[in-house]
Amino acid sequence: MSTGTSSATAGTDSAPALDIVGLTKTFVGGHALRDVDLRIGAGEVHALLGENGSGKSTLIKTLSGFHRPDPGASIRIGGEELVTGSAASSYALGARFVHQDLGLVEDCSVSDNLAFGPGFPTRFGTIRGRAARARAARALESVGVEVDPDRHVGRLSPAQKTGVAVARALLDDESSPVHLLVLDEPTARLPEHEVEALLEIVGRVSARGIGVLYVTHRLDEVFAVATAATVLRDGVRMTTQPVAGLTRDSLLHHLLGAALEAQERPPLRSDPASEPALSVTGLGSESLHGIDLEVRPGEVVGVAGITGSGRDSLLGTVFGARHRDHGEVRVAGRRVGADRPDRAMAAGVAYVPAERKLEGCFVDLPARENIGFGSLRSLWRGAGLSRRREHDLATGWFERLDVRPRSGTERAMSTFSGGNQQKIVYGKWFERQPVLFLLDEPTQGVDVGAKAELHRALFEAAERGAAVLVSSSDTEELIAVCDRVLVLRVGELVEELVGDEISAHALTRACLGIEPDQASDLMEVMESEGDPADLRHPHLTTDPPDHPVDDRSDRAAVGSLEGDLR
Ligand SMILES: Nc1ncnc2c1ncn2[C@@H]1O[C@H](COP(=O)(O)OP(=O)(O)OP(=O)(O)O)[C@@H](O)[C@H]1O
Repeated sequence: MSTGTSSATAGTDSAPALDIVGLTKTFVGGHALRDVDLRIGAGEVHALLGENGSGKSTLIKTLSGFHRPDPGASIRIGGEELVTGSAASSYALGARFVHQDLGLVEDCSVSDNLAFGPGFPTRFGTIRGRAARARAARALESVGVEVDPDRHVGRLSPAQKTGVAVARALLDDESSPVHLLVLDEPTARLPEHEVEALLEIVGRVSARGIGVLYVTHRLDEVFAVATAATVLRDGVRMTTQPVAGLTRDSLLHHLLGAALEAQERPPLRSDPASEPALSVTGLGSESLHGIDLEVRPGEVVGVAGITGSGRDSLLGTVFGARHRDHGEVRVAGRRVGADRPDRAMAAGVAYVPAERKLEGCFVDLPARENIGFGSLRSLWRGAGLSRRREHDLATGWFERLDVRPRSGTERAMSTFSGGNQQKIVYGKWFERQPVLFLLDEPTQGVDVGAKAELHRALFEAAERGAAVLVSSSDTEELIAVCDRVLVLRVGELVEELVGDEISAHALTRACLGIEPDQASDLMEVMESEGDPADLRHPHLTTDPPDHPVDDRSDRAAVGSLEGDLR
């Protein structure tokens, strides 16, 4: 189905960077894309949005030659017809991709990373290091990334790493022109204060006449960087519009078929006199130094910190998935030894890691088994597992968390979209009714509607008395869900923000180590740009949209989402 303008780009003489007509892709089990048209002009930044499972990755993978679409589609890149299913054709026509997993070798220098693809310049069989560095420096400069080519990639900030990946993607632009750059959720792993640097890089790329397909779940970025936006829902293109004609509400309506409005965090249920569900004293590791913290039943406590602060290792270390050198961890008063995730689980801890595919699930096994793994004891009947019970359990969580497709409990995890995988991982842990949730980047890659559902499930768990420790690079998320936020810098816990003190200003100031009395400049800049706290946690309403919308999609799915959220 096609609605809205057929192209948001007009008046350009050059061939469009991308011109897709009638793209359909069917997997066993249904359509991932249905008759999608998409046109991106040279130099246009085009945002692609859609709920989890709406078909964004399938579209990208079709462009890269990984998937062969159903017969009848036409895909032109830079005016030339793509040989579908051929990665070589995609590359030759000038399509380049930067995926969420950037594919950089962290232990090697920037310059080496930029040479791995095209090869190192050599003379008489010897690598010319200086020439490699000079080439790397030019490539970095062309996208506005200021890093030393000799620096190890592992020491770069997330935005710098993404910049290096973009520079690598465009490396041979001079010899073989690049027409299209596809960025798949480039800011999903970036802390708030690094997003702007990445958006500047995108601006530079488009200024070179390269069309950019920018996939994101973050609505603010659409307005900051894109000139046009396309929304997919259940594999169908709902609309393509110039961004200038969109509002946040209208975009949400296209995405979900209903408006979103602010939802307050339920009042804190924890009793300050209760025994802590989690008590950590003197925790030390390679990246953490003398961490003391407590989380009480019913509390949602956040952890904030920039790259290198230790934020991304704290929860794994508490759980025992990462090594700790010293310190004590107690769960509901019970000591949990170092490197013993099994003991932590037995004590009632649930851990959702940031690296979902590597650490959070078994990608080749069915969703049913992935959910069942968390509760093997209760599923055991006689001499074996009760498959029927496992099926009922999985079906229950699929309904509760609106995992799509609903009938997919037997499908391998790898066939679910990223957001739906995350929901399945949550289902596994929720079933255990933990006393303590440790959540690393809990809604990374999750769409706005699903995010609201997961947050709501968390609030319910907290109301039932669970303690929650959330580590997130998403400031908006910390503001929306936390009663307190602990701020880490260089491995130490340096500040605590409580209740109304939690704001984007305060979090940025504390994470960067700016003293409150020196923060006026920062405040001025942020006030002029708006505070993400204004975008509090959304939930659905049935308010009519503020504009006419072509909305022939699956209303039943939205209806059930509304039901869940009321
Ligand atoms: N290899 C596969 N086999 C079967 N179904 C698949 C496969 N890959 C994707 N799908 C299905 O196609 C649909 C679209 O998935 P896709 O990954 O493209 O969504 P998405 O919009 O990228 O989601 P997310 O935002 O969560 O990454 C989903 O229903 C998904 O389960």
